[in-house]
Amino acid sequence: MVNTMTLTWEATREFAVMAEYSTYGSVVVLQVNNPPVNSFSYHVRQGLVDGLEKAQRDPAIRSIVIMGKGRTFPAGADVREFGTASAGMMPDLLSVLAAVDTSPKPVVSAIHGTALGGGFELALASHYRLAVPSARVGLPEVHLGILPGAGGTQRLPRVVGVKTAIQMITTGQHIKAQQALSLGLVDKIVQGDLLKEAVSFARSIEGRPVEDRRISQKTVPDAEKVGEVVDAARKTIIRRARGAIAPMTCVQAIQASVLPFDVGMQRERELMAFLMTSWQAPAQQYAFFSEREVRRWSHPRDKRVNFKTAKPRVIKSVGVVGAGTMGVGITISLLQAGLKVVLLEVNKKQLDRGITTIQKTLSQKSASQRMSLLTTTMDYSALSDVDMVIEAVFESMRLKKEVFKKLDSITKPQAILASNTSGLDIDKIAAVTKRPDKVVGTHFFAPANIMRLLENILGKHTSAETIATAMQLGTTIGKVGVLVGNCPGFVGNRMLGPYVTEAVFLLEEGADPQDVDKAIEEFGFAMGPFRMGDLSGLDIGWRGRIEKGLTTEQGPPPATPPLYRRGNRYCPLADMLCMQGRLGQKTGAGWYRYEPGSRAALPDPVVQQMIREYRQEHGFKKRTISSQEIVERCLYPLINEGFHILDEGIAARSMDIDVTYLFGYGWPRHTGGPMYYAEKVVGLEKILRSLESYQAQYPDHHYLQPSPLLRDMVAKGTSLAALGTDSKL
Ligand SMILES: CC/C=C\CC(=O)SCCNC(=O)CCNC(=O)[C@H](O)C(C)(C)COP(=O)(O)OP(=O)(O)OC[C@H]1O[C@@H](n2cnc3c(N)ncnc32)[C@H](O)[C@@H]1OP(=O)(O)O
Repeated sequence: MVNTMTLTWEATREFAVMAEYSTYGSVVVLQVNNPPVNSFSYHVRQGLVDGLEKAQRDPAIRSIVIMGKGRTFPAGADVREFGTASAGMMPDLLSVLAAVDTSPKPVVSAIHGTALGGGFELALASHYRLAVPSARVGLPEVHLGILPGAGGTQRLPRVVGVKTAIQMITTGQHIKAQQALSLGLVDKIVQGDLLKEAVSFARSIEGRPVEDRRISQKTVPDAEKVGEVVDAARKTIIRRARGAIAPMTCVQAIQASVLPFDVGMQRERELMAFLMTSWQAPAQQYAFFSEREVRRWSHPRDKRVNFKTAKPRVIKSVGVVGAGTMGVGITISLLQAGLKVVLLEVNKKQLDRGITTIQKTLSQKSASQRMSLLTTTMDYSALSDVDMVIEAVFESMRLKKEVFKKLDSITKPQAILASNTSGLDIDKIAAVTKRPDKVVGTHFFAPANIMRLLENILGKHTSAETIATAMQLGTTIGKVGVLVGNCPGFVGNRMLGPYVTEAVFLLEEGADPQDVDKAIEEFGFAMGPFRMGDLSGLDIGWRGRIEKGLTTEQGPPPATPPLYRRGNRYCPLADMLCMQGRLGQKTGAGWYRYEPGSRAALPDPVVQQMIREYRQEHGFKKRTISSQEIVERCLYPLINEGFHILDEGIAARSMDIDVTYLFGYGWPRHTGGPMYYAEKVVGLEKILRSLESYQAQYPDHHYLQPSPLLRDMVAKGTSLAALGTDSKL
């Protein structure tokens, strides 16, 4: 513990302010006051220890209540402190919790908001736990690449058993007060004023012995089954973790809870140290903060485009044009957020299908209330009064221009017009309207009601107010909004281009689709490029290539060398599949084959034969390609494109790219995102040298040509953080 004699007055005052001490007769209430989430920074820890000691010294005090001021009970350790000197300063969280556990006077944790991580561990170290009905508790440390290292892996199983503890800790789920009560994690749910109720409860238990209330002194209820439970969990957890080490390490710590408490705590400490010093923990913590940091957006194009100054318009009603998969998903998201929606679809059958899907998807409980917010129509004039329209028609510039012309003439002049395009030029769309300042790209990801990413595209004339409105709408509907500039494919799909292109080149050289997918899935993606292509539909890319003039429905454009388009190397294998009607899962065949009603991708001898013949025809010699080469050849060109994007100012910061990939493309979170991975895990120099070496082998693969920015950064030793604006990271 810190020697209080050495403290300045200022510091002492700060401790007191961060854990306020007040007495209510025989009850002391310690209120943690460290907004926004009352995390356990050093001053909070010290304040709590001081408060507990003071309460022990005062003979008039017979019980202690710990609670949070403002919006929540402590939501855990202060993650920003990790790796800094303050994190190591005593008292650490373990000593705070030991002081609570061993207190001879009963300690009651009174929970509101979210008691998470170290916060919930504090509650578990207390002798009694109360919660308001809206409170949630949980141990989400696994999402930060660590484990509940303040006794959570030892105390939780002593209450709920090893099986439930594994489930809760490895998923990091938050559970509601009522469920916590039924699991025995909370003793009582209190209605009304929490402070009053907690003080009254504390008085009622004064004088009762605390020994049998200490969770640390209990035994694990399903201890004799621990081996069996861990074995059963292992397989699922390893598969779900996709390379992340924290989940299985959490299991190892939980397994030790059947040992005496002190031995288990020692094991927890060792495993925590292992995770804390791994490369994955900082990557996941970076992902956590980046998800929040992208809310502080700005763009180099215009200094008015900045979250600090730009004010959003109020959006109460939204028109959605198109009841296809995207339009329906967007509609569901808007309805779930309580917005009024007018859904327009000119095809009656499609509209009916869309309505059925919306009804089915909205949860039973709120379906009728949500559905009452929905108007459906086949008539554009129904959009005359909405505040914003999101167009979600087929990805064709001609069609989108037609729709925008109509929208411009029908909607009120101040309405914002957004296009859910996945890569078309937003300026060309805006140019057909008389309000280009109110035109913005809002790129949703399928399924739009589930996927968290919203890529918002700033056109040449998009106003700061319009961008602020699109970003605000994203927050309202629970999305992670990222602001990007306008270029073909924007950030996400533009970077996907080199990845998919290089993946197909690997087929020419000897890999099968399943080899590529396996290597990428072992890296941590939920799906490799070929399974993903089959899921999304191969015709989407094919139509895009046809629109760009790279291919035709009948094959290569006339007088085109088979393996080159516009001077660049081109592999037509995907086009060949589409020409055979193999469009992916929806047609039962694509890169793989699918049994009727099944989504399982089965290697298809027909495709293997097609690739073999193609190799023969074009003189490719099959060779064995290692997983490492597959990963590097697919991911390094994707990362390289990220450097081009930064160089051109399409993304303001590398974290905008990382968040795009984490939330829109299934990039494994434990690696932090493509740009973080490149810099902090692999190293920029190594990325550059690998690109150079592959480029020497494949001089006509233009995506392998290193970006000038990457070269420059390696030469100067610049960091990605130094390129960004407004970043705290
Ligand atoms: C020995 C080690 C023992 C234990 C380890 C731990 O306890 S690790 C921490 C475990 N706790 C968590 O993982 C909780 C993380 N936080 C959240 O899940 C959410 O923030 C929360 C608490 C549910 C609140 O969500 P809400 O949407 O209301 O707010 P938001 O997420 O935007 O957060 C507000 C700002 O608070 C910052 N913040 C949140 N949690 C922490 C934290 N644990 N440490 C530091 N900072 C935290 C967050 O970044 C936001 O900051 P801002 O500057 O406003 O972007």
